[in-house]
Amino acid sequence: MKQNGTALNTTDNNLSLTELEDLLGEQHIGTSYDTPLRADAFELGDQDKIKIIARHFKEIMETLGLDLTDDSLSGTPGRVAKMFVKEVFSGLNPANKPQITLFDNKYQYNQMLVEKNITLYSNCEHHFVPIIGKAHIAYISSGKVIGLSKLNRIVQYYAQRPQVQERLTIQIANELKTILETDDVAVVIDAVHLCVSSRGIKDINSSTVTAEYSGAFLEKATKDEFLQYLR
Ligand SMILES: Nc1nc2c(ncn2[C@@H]2O[C@H](COP(=O)(O)OP(=O)(O)OP(=O)(O)O)[C@@H](O)[C@H]2O)c(=O)[nH]1
Ligand SMILES: [Zn+2]
Repeated sequence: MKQNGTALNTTDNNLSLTELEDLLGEQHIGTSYDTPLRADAFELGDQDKIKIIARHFKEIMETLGLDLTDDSLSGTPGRVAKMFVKEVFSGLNPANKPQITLFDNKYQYNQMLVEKNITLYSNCEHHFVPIIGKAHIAYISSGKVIGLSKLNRIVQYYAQRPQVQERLTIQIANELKTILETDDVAVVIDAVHLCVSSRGIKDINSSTVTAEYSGAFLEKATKDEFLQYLR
């Protein structure tokens, strides 16, 4: 199960508890940048989770006064539960971690590579409403090159959890550092939080920018070059 910088097949949902725990060990569960998970987080399979969430969501809807015998509402609890487990919070399950393709840097490309404007959909862990934005990633190869789409997939995997933007930014950066075996990594996220724009203060103009720089990106010239590409 040792990953050596790569990860599991996204379609592999049948890991044993021990295998999941192995993976979590690699994700440094318990440190501040990790998603707080219960010790029994992986004891239930997806189908059981969907059943339980649907039951509870039905109760929420009924408590709100909705008539679940209505044909437009009756399928909603199951629909929401499936969406939570299989889509918007699927990044809580390490079995869904994207499989990463690495190549040797045979062509000796030694400048930074920037993948910018990566579409980001996440959900705020305080209100469970969407966070919508862009992620920008850069790294300098230490010998390995990553398949471009895998950068987008890593963003998506960590975004598909209940999140705060600060932690999401750090989780993406840490994953890249591990996979690419380098500290020369930068991640910037610019996102709108619907908990700020659609409710509460209802500010539709503000957005939140977070950044994580390490290695060479702590140096002004390298950071400035990266930021220049984002303009
Ligand atoms: N730091 C940080 N805060 C966030 C993020 N997403 C949402 N929040 C904030 O989390 C806070 C939760 O604060 P509370 O005062 O408990 O929640 P609330 O009463 O709904 O607050 P209001 O949104 O001001 O109405 C709010 O200020 C949100 O704007 C995030 O990614 N990072
Ligand atoms: Zn929120």
